Amino acid sequence: MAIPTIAITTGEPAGIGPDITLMAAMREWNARLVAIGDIDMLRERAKLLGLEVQLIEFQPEPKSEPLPSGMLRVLNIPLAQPAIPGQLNPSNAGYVLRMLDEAIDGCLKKRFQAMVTAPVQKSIINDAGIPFSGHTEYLAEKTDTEHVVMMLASGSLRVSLATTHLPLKDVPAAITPESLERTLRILQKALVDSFSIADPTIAVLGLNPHAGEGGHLGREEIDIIAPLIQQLRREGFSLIGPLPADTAFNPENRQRVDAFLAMYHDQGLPVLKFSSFGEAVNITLGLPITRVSVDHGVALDLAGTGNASDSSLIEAIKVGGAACSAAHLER
Ligand SMILES: NC(=O)C1=CN([C@@H]2O[C@H](COP(=O)(O)OP(=O)(O)OC[C@H]3O[C@@H](n4cnc5c(N)ncnc54)[C@H](O)[C@@H]3O)[C@@H](O)[C@H]2O)C=CC1
Ligand SMILES: NCC(=O)COP(=O)(O)O
Repeated sequence: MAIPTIAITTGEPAGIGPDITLMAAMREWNARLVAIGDIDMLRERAKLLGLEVQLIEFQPEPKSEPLPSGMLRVLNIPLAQPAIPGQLNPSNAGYVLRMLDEAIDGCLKKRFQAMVTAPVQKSIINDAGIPFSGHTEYLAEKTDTEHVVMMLASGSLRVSLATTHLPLKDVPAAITPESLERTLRILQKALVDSFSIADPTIAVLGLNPHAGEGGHLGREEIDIIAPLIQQLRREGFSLIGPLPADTAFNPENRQRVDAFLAMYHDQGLPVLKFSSFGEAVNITLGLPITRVSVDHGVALDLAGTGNASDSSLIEAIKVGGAACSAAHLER
């Protein structure tokens, strides 16, 4: 397998994305890491953190070797305004999206074999007048992908979402048979192809308390979720559910289930973050490119302090690299 080139978008410049990217550069990698961001801002941040990282402007050089620890290639994108750690500035929203566009373009053109994303502050991009729900939705749109699935994974616990960044009041209407079916097909394929699980068991959670309590606490389980489970079981999918969400993650299920499908963001992710915050990664399934991300947000309170952990980013880079090897094996 050729050594992969992995782009790392450094995310919200007032957050910890630049910090953890620089910290990751202090390690040896069997990959060419290319940080995307403002090289002067990264130099300043490295100085603030006391990290001796030599930053080198990225030139596309397919045969180059990975750099030793303490050196990092940077695809330079200038900030609109200087970044102050901990202080959001809507003027830099366009900068944040340009980094993503560069990484997506590089992946589509195969200059990069994977993109790893440091966190962005979704609200400040919207405050700048640019509608933005999250990387997941942005990547789907920019790669013309109709349907993608967010999965957070840590060790053997994998939690996927049927809906992503939606106000809670909009969730029930978004759970349609069509959308749920697409989600389950993408999830099943990813577990087989990318996680090498021959016959994965997927636990599908209900939407309502007690999975609807036989229709007395909501009908989505009876009208939508259960019939789809039956239909896909007939095709050979190993599905269990709809499970009441409060007990779905009990030890017995965690043993036998390869992935849980939660109906909405805060039904599934608190469980995963409670069990393994800092060790998990966020993978976008169904894209034509490989995208892996950290399991945390911008942590404005920690930017520039040296107290942020780079553990999830390290894991994301490893998973991104491994995905490149798996894709290579499939060819
Ligand atoms: N992939 C992404 O771009 C993500 C972006 N976000 C965005 O981040 C912003 C802030 O979200 P919050 O809910 O406050 O979550 P957060 O993850 O930024 O912070 C929650 C708590 O965890 C701590 N924390 C986070 N990352 C850490 C790290 N690497 N090391 C040590 N401690 C860490 C923070 O200091 C804070 O106390 C929001 O705008 C949200 O949209 C949130 C999750 C993912
Ligand atoms: N809580 C996970 C999250 O919000 C990440 O979203 P995305 O920016 O990766 O789409």
